[in-house]
Amino acid sequence: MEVRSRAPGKIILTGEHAVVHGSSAIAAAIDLYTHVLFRLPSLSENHGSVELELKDLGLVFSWPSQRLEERFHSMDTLPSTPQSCSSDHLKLIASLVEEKNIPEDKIWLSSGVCAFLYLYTSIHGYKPATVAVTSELPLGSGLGSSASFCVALAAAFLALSTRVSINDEKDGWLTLTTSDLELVNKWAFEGEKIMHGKPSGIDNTVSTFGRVVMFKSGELNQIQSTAPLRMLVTNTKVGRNTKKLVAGVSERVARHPGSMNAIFTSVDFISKELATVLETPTSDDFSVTTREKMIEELMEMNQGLLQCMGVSHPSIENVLRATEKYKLTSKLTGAGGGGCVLTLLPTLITGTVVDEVIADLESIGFQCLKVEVGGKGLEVCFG
Ligand SMILES: Nc1ncnc2c1ncn2[C@@H]1O[C@H](COP(=O)(O)OP(=O)(O)OP(=O)(O)O)[C@@H](O)[C@H]1O
Ligand SMILES: C[C@@](O)(CCO)CC(=O)[O-]
Ligand SMILES: [Mg+2]
Repeated sequence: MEVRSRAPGKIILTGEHAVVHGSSAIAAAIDLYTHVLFRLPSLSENHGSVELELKDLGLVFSWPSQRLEERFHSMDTLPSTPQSCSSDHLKLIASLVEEKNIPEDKIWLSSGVCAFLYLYTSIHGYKPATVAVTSELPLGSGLGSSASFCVALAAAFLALSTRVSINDEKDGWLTLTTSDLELVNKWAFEGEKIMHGKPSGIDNTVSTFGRVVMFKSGELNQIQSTAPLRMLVTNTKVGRNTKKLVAGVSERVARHPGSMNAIFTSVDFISKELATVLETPTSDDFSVTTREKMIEELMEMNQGLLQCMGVSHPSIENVLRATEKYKLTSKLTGAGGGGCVLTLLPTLITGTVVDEVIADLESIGFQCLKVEVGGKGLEVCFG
């Protein structure tokens, strides 16, 4: 039996980091995906191992099912509902990953491989399987690669372990029912916890459900944007680690609780105001240009507060300066510290100017991505 899944990456329009501390955030799916192909071998094909192939990196990890059974035998039976990985369980998983001697220059992969092993063994136990992963997303860059990785894995595993209900179908790709999406999202969140430490859940939620969402303390509200949002994504290509950046903000809260909580309150208002702007229909009294100027102002305010949180970076500032020359507004997206930056492309900007901006940014070593914002979420395809 086999199944394919694909889960989108995301951009955070406002509210990253503050959302970990209870503020609202607005995020949107983008049309860059993590793809998973999951196969349970027939008896004749049985190779007796659990295999993970990271195709983009040319790496294959394999664990004999018998070895997994030996190491996990003390663990309870398969959980019937999503459970957090206990510290003892994570130590067991980490030891199985350490055995693979991931090359030093790819050691950042270990958290993803741990999340894979946790999700697979929690949903399918130790039975032999082949899992192949490819991604259109830059990893570790603020576009939700870890979340889309966990969502696509959880969906594929659940699709072949229980009867999932289908809500819609297009070109062979199936959208799951809301209750099944919620189950996938809960499992993916457990995978994110292994990689992020203290995730808010916004990344896996928007990867699962897609579209544009407002997220606050686990609560999801779809935002019905009244006009398309065009964003240029610039990858500074400065590697960073979301878990460390999230921890760094928490440490700053411990040092400056009053001022940091005031910042989080401001971000909460910014996200709520952005939601209102996005959902307000354009009219004679509220033109597209007025709407876009308000979005830009909220982005600029959020960027300033992210600098106060200590998660900007000189490379991000360089993108801000480069796009300011064209009177465009930018802000970091995701955990910051490098990674990706959003630039709003107003409706009236010409393709020629956009090409000039891209050429300017790429001339200083950045990579630009044109993405569709607010598209579909997780989908699966059988056979
Ligand atoms: N396709 C993939 N294959 C293997 N591991 C992956 C894949 N995508 C993500 N990961 C794991 O997720 C980690 C990157 O997660 P991280 O949260 O730091 O960045 P991000 O999710 O891209 O950015 P952000 O969380 O700010 O949106 C990688 O180091 C790797 O361990
Ligand atoms: C930085 C953060 O707010 C978003 C990362 O994409 C972390 C989280 O919410 O889990
Ligand atoms: Mg992540």
